[in-house]
Parts: sequence; C-alpha cells; structure tokens
Amino acid sequence: MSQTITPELRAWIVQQAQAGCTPQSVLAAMRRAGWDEDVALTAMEEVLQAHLATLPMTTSLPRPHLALDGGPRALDAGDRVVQVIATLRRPRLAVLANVLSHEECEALIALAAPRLQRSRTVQTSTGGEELNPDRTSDGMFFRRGETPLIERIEARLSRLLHWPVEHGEGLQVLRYRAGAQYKPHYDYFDPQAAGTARLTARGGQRVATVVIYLNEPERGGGTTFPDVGLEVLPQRGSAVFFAYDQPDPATLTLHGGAPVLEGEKWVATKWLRERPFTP
Ligand SMILES: O=C(O)CCC(=O)C(=O)O
Ligand SMILES: [Fe+2]
Repeated sequence: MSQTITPELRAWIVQQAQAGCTPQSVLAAMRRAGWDEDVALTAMEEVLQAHLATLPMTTSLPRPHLALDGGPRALDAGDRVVQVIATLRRPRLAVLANVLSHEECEALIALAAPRLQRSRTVQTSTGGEELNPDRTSDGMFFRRGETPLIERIEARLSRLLHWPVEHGEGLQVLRYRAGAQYKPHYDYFDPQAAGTARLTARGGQRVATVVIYLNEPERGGGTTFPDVGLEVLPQRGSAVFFAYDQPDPATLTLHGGAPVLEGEKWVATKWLRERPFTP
C-alpha cells in the first residue's frame, strides 16, 4: 500500500511535536492508525525538517558545529585533542571525551565553589531571574576571559565548535547535591514569552549548549534527552554538545539533569549565542 503525507497529517505531526509529545508517542499513534513503521518514521522526519525550514531563522546561517564530516574519532581543539564518542543527527548532538583535563576540572570546581548560590533561571515572562523549584542545583557564572584557565577553555571550545568566543555567554558552573536535579527544559528562550526580546537584545538567541562534566557522582545525575530516550552519564572531562537551529521543540533538544542519587555532580555549561554577547 502506498501511503502519502496529507496536509492534515503534516499539520498534526507538527502540532504533536510542538505540544511536546515524544517522537515515540507520535509514531505509536501513526502505527495505530495503520501506518507502516518505516513510512511513518520517514514521514515524521520529512515533516519536521520542512517545518523547521519555514521558521524565521534559516538553517543556512552559520551555527556552532563540530567538524564531523568523514567520521573522525578525534577533533583538533587547538591545545588539545578531543575524542568523539557518539553522535546523533536529531537532535544534533555529540558526546565528547577529553574536553578538559582532570586538573582543569578540579581547578574549575575550586574556583567556583566559594561563589555558588542557589541556581536561578531566566524568567522568560519578564526577562528577569527567579528561584525555580524545577532546578535545585547551586550555580555561578564566570565572566568571559575571567582567568587564564577560563580563557584557555573558551578558546578551546571556540576552536572545537567553529564559533567565536565573543558569541558565548560566560561559563556557568553548577553543583547538584544528592536529590538535586534540573527538570527537562529547552535552553533557547521561548519566542512567545514576553521577556524574550529583552533577553535576546544582547547576543540574539541561544543556538547551542555544551555541558562539561567536572566530576562523577556515584549514582544518578545523567543528562537526559526525553524526546529520544538518551541519557549521557557524567565522566570527568567529557561533555555533551547539542545545537538547535531554531527555538523550537521540533529540534528535539528537550533535556534535563536527572536527580543525583548519591554523591555530588559538578558541570560547567557554555551557551552559544547567534551574535556577539555583551554581559
Ligand atoms: O546538569 C545537566 O546535566 C544539564 C544542565 C543543563 O541543562 C543546563 O545547564 O542548561
Ligand atoms: Fe539546559
């Protein structure tokens, strides 16, 4: 039986993705409606790609990215060689090892520890900041280029991601104690929210994230990507990179920090912006 993608089906798939339904649940519904699994999967990919292309930012703009063409096992990050452990196309994501040395991780923790405060998240309705029960970590921001170590890490990430240092926010360090978590969220600013204009005035949208693991909790604390059932487990010096061309759930970049069950988890997060970011 040949199955065609009708405009109604197209609209329905986009609607499901925007409502935050997982690809698995959309696929399951299509299967129940009589769609062949492979056809359903192809249809969903096609529709989501086409939908992304209609959104205001075009995917042809340069974006932070890793030089993954040709399937390299390692990438030149200037002063360091970084290993590619795993990659995913949707969401656009890579797991990397050896991004920081163990000494650099320890030094970042030591510099950040005395400056930690209960994490605040950007409140998109106003563009201000708020304490958020969904985010029970403690955190702090370094200024860009604040110390030689920070400068070195920023230069390395810039080279690795082919993205200027100036287009990055200051490095954020987070500590999760046992029980702490960061519930699933998107890192981009919600285009519908009133505060977004204020937040994007300096540097435009966030377009990619790097979460670097500075230590290893005994149990729990993975970075989860619920849309694709992926969990990246913390390994000191490793990182997960993911990019979102559009501020849209169809990028499948919903992610969270799973509760730490035992021990502590420390990460450093770098958010990349469209344009030069002025703090
Ligand atoms: O802690 C994690 O694994 C994720 C952190 C995160 O999502 C963020 O800093 O935006
Ligand atoms: Fe995040």
